[in-house]
Amino acid sequence: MSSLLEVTGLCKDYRMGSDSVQVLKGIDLDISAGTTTALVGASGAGKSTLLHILGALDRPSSGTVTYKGQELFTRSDRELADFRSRTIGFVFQFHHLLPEFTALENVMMPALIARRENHLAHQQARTLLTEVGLEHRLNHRPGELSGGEQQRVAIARALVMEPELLLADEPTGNLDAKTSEAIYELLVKIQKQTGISMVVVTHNERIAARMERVVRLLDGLILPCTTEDM
Ligand SMILES: Nc1ncnc2c1ncn2[C@@H]1O[C@H](COP(=O)(O)OP(=O)(O)OP(=O)(O)O)[C@@H](O)[C@H]1O
Repeated sequence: MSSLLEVTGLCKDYRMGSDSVQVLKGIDLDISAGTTTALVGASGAGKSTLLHILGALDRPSSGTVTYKGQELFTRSDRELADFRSRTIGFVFQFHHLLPEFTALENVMMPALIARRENHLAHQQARTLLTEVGLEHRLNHRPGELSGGEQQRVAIARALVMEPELLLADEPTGNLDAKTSEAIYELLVKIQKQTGISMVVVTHNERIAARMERVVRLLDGLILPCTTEDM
């Protein structure tokens, strides 16, 4: 399998006044194209920090990240923003949907911002919302949708630019167990259909076990044993 992301010696420090806190302490990680990975670990282990760096939302303090062999963080902020919008879809615990727009409009938004033609964006958003089981909720605003439905809209929105990589940070963190299962079923189905690569941060071991690989973080380091080794 070809390598998608290669992380080498990754460290991240945060400055807190005169102190510096090292959150990632030398991460080496290889993520192959077309695979699903769960990132697990105790609260504060550094999962979100690592996911944000993998998604080029934040820069490391040292170390390198390459995407398809090309170094990411030698690029300017503008180049990174362009890379993100072309390559990566994000799903967060809180969906960040725009409350005044309908489900359809929310999903169309990234495509319209990228200047895709209106009718194409419309068609694509409709198809994706149907795919996530919301064809009967196209014109509902987020406030008129359940938590699980809102997260489905967020997933459809993350996919509208046809990303190669989907990064999800506790995507079901505020949903009940049954709804969480359904959302993960949906993510696994989408992955199988599209071959998209997926990295998901979760606290839920049952859900993590549904991913092909489980990477465990402990206090800023990756534990040597992952499911790949078993
Ligand atoms: N901007 C920041 N400034 C200072 N410290 C930060 C910042 N962001 C995160 N941290 C610290 O870095 C550590 C790791 O945070 P991170 O959010 O990556 O952990 P996590 O494993 O995702 O935790 P959780 O499961 O609780 O979300 C925490 O101790 C946190 O307080």
